Amino acid sequence: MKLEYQVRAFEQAFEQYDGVLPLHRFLFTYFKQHKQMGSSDRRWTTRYLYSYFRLGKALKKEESLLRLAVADFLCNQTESMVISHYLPQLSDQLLLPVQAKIALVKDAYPDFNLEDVFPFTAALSEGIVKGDFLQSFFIQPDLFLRVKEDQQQSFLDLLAKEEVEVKVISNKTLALPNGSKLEKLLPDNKYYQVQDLSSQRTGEYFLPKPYEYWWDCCAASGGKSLLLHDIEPKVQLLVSDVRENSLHNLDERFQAAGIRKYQKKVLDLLQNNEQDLHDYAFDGIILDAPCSGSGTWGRTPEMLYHFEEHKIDFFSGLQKNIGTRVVKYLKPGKALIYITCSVFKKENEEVIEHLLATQALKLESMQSIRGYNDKADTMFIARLIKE
Ligand SMILES: C[S@@+](CC[C@H](N)C(=O)[O-])C[C@H]1O[C@@H](n2cnc3c(N)ncnc32)[C@H](O)[C@@H]1O
Repeated sequence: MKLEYQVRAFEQAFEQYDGVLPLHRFLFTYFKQHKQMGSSDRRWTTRYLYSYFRLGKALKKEESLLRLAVADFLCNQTESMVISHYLPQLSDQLLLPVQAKIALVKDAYPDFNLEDVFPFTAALSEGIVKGDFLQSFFIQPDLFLRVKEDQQQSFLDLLAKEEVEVKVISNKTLALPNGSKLEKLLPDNKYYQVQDLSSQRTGEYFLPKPYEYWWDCCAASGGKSLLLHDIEPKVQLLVSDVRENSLHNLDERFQAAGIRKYQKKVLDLLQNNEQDLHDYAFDGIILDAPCSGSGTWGRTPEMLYHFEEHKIDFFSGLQKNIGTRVVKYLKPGKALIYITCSVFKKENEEVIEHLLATQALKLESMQSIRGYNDKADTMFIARLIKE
């Protein structure tokens, strides 16, 4: 395939993408509508788009195809026509570590500034190391599985047979290359869940006891509930979300995991839910809040390009509002677990400050769960106790 053809295919897809849908969903529909594109065309268009977005707003003054070449060089260890054409002097340096590649790009283009990749560093939460975090955008995150301990060996055997490069993170966690086709590799999903490493680590803060009654109030398709249940199978559970559809997915995942006893409600936590909840009192509430998702943009780099800063305030307001409304359903002495997959202080520490100032809560602990050095997401968690 000629360079001009690859470039045109990239440009056409780029022009049509407005950042509203996640890029992978847009591409799924786009390729369906452009049936003339063969598998190689689709692969290159996908690679170029993801590389391009990983550059965020860096080198904004340069021609877009040069920017694409720089991005593709930083993100990949294999050759491409764009790199060979626009950056022939760097095309034998593809195997260098990202840090060294960044230094080469800076030498060639002194205007290159890593902070332009993610132009919101002033808004970061405590403890996030700027340089490491920014650099991580050029490395594709892994696909993490949480597996039943006694099944791990059989999974490893299956993956070895298919020659999948798998890393054992712990006796419960495996890391696979992103894009691994799990439906084909591990079709029986009863004994594992796809769950990011940092998301798995949030479970260390839950500390449930047998027969306690917990509420996962933004449950979506149940990632945190499944984790909670894995930690303490005797926990009683209410799951809720404003989106009924995602609770259907939850039902399917619970069924696959063999969980049958749980309560479920569709609730909008921005409304008064007294009618549904008036006699409820929980031993634990997990509030995995709607957020900017900025700790997961290594997986959705299109956000580096399309995110609008004013949305941080929108999410912060939503989180404070929801947090304030759920506390009344917590028993005294029990824990509210506040989680986001955001790296922004306004969605993290600032929400906790607000809750401490307005509710009868005390802070037990809070921290960012930094995943950027482990090819994982970065999350935030706080454990608050009702007084
Ligand atoms: C970060 S996701 C939850 C992810 C889930 N806990 C997991 O582990 O997979 C946040 C969820 O909050 C829900 N949400 C957003 N606004 C809400 C509202 N006003 N009331 C209730 N849930 C809401 C969204 O539908 C979304 O499913």
